[in-house]
Amino acid sequence: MILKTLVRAKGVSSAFTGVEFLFNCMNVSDKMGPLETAKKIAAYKAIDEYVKDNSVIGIGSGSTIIHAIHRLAERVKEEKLQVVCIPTSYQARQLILNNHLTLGDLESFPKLDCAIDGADEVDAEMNIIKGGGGCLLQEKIVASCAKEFIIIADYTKHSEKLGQQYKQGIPIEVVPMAYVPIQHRIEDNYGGDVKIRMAVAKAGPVITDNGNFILDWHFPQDLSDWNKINEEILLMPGVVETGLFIKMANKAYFGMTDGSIKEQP
Ligand SMILES: O=C[C@H](O)[C@H](O)[C@H](O)COP(=O)(O)O
Repeated sequence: MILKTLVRAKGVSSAFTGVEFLFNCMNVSDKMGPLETAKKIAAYKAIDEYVKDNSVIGIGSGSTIIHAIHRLAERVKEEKLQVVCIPTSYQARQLILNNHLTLGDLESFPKLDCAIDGADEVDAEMNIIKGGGGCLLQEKIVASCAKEFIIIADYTKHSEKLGQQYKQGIPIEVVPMAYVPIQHRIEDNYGGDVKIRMAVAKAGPVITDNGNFILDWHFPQDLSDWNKINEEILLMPGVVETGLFIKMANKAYFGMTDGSIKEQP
């Protein structure tokens, strides 16, 4: 349907031309576009640097982690590595299973060697926003169990100050019955605008992997004491977890447009 509309809009006559047009619009051709390439090189670097034989690895969620899983599967097969993967979402679980990797859980493997995950934004002080895809709670639990927490991201995720790059707000996972009081409390205490995240292919709000709602807090740009703000929000009854990952990551790899990888710190 979208394709037909596009074809009509462009006044072209074949669906094939429409496909080409659609791919050009999305900057995705038969080759990988610069954004996807940037994700891939960051993901490959993290897997190559941090995954060792006989290790337990946390597998994050999102689009960048897909590249990491592909590289991990490649290495496990070629080097015959023994690696147990702990998922941070249903998506991660499916990726692990679909790529024939060994699935574990925190009951059997409470101590991880490393967790690798994407990010929505990373500032100069390693304050991180996560949860753009709604997966923050299990991601934070898994990261907290890992000796090292490694972020993989493309060049659009790097900023000096939170909010410079990522415009969707800070995701906050909440118990459904409490979402309106929490919305008011955050707006009253800090300002900004707190919106409940609505589903796209379902009527009503997004329901997380844990059966909760997600609030997206569009915060005022003058806020900066993220450690304190995070702790205060976590104390609000009904808040399950925030998408603020404050100084949890040991390393962030950003794939850049020129094919290089920026490391932080
Ligand atoms: O909820 C989603 C996760 O926190 C992702 O890791 C984050 O949104 C980054 O995802 P992506 O790799 O697609 O940019």
